[in-house]
Amino acid sequence: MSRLIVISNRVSVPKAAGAAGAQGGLAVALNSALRENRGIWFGWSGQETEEFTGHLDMQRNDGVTTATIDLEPQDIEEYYNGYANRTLWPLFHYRIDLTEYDRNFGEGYERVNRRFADSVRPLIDQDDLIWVHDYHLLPLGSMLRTQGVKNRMGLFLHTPWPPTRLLVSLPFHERLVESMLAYDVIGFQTEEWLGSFLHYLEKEMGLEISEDGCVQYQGRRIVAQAFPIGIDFAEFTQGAQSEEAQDAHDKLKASVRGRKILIGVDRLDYSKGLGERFESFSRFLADNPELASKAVLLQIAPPSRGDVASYQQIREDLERKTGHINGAHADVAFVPIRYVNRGYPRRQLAGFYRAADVGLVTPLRDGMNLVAKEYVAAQNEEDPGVLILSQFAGAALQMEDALLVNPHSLEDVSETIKRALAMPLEERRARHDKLLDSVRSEDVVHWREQFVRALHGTHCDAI
Ligand SMILES: O=P(O)(O)OC[C@H]1O[C@H](O[C@H]2O[C@H](CO)[C@@H](O)[C@H](O)[C@H]2O)[C@H](O)[C@@H](O)[C@@H]1O
Ligand SMILES: O=c1ccn([C@@H]2O[C@H](COP(=O)(O)OP(=O)(O)O)[C@@H](O)[C@H]2O)c(=O)[nH]1
Repeated sequence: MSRLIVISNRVSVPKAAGAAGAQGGLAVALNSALRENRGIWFGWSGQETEEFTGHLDMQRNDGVTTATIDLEPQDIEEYYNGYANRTLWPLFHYRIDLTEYDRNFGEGYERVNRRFADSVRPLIDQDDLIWVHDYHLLPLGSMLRTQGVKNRMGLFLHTPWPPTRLLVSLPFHERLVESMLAYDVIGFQTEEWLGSFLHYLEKEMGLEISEDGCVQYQGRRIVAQAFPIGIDFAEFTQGAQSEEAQDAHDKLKASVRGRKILIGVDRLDYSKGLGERFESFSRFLADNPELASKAVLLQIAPPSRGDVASYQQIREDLERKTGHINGAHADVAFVPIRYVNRGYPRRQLAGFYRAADVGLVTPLRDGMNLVAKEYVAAQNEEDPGVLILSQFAGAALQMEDALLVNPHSLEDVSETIKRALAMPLEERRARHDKLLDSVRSEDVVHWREQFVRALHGTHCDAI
C-alpha cells in the first residue's frame, strides 16, 4: 500500500480538535482517513511566527503523524483571511457581492502555496500518493510539478465550484484553473460542481472532455470526478453511545420541559443561512401561535474566521435578530431561540442531535454538510427525528428522503417545520431508514477508498 501525504491548509490534531470542539468537517474527515493509513498530514499549524523559517514540527498523535509550519502575520492576512476567505470562499459560495479582489491577496496566496511546496517537498518519497485539499491550495500541485515532483497527485475541493459566468469575474481565473490541471485527479463533492468545472474547461479553455471525465492537457491525462464525502459512521455512532452523549441528551431534554426541540449546528458562516433560518422560525412562531410555546430552536454556532469583516457582520446581524425574535415571542418562562456561540465536542453534539425532534440544516450553499449526516446517524431508530435539509447543500443529492427546502423561502421552511413536527412515527421511520442506509454505506471510509483508487488509477489511459 502506498503511503499517503495529505496536505491541507490547517492541520487539526485529534487532541487539540477535541478540546476546541468545533473543527469543521474537513478536519474530522481527514483525521479518520489518516488514522487508518500510514502517512503524513502536512499543513499550517494555525500559529504565527515573526519570520518564516520553513521549520517543520513533526508530531505523532492518536495514530496520525503531522508535519506543520508556522506562517507570518502577513501570510495569514493575505492568504488565509485574504485570498482564501475574502476572495475564493465567497465566490465559490456564489456570493459575488462579498467577494473582494486585492492584488496583495493574490500575491500572498501564491507566496504561501510556494512555502507549502518548499516545506513539504523533502517529505515526499518516490511512491507516495499526494492528496491536496481545498481552495486554499489550488496551485500547490503545479508548484510541486515545477520542482520535479512526478508522483500521482490529487486535489479534492470541499466547497462548491461556481458556475462559469461567476468564476470569470475573478481576475486571473485562467491562471488559477490552469494550475489545477497539474493534478492527476480532481475531485468534487457533487456532480453539480463537477459539471460547472468541466463547463469551464470546455468553454473557457476549449478542452475536450471524454464521457467519463478525462481531459488531456499538455501531454498529461487528468480525471475529474465527484466523490461525495461522508462521516466516520463507526466512530460517530460509537461516540453517540457514550456516557458523555447520554448526559448531554438528558440535560437538554430536561431543560426544555416537554417542548419539541429543533437543532442547528453550524460554524458562524454566512453560507450556512442562519439569518434566514431564524427568520423562518420566527415566521413559524407567528403563523402557528398554538405551537409557539411548544418548540425551541437550539442553534449552536461556534465563531469562525473572525478577522474577516463579513464574518463579524453576520455575527452582529444574528445577535440583533435573535434579540428581536426572542423579544417578540418569549414569555417569562420561555425563550424560543437558544443561540450558543461556542463549539462542543462531537460526543456531546451526538447527544444533542438525538434529543432533537428536528434537525434544521438550511445552508444557502454548502459543499457537502456533514452535520446533516451526523444528525441522521445519531437518531434513535425506533423514534427518529426529522431532517429538514436545504436543496443547496451538497448532501441533498444523497439525502432525498429528508424534507428538502428552499432556505430563501421563509414560507417553505416555516411550513416544513410544521410538517416535520406533526410527522407520524411510521413516516419518520421510513424516511430515517433510507437516510441511515446511505449515511452508513457512503461513509468517510468509502470516500477515501474511492479517491485513493482514482489516485492510483489508470482510468484515463485509454484516451
Ligand atoms: O478551517 P476553517 O477556516 O475554520 O473552516 C472549517 C472548514 O470549512 C469548510 O468545510 C467544508 O468541508 C466539509 C467537509 O468536506 C463540507 O461538508 C463543508 O460543506 C465544507 O464547507 C472548508 O472547506 C474547510 O477547508 C475548512 O477546514
Ligand atoms: O460545536 C461544534 C460544531 C461543529 N462541529 C463539527 O464540525 C463539522 C462541521 O462540518 P460541516 O461539513 O457540516 O461544515 P463545515 O464547518 O465544514 O463547513 C461537523 O463534523 C461537526 O460535528 C463540532 O465538532 N463541534
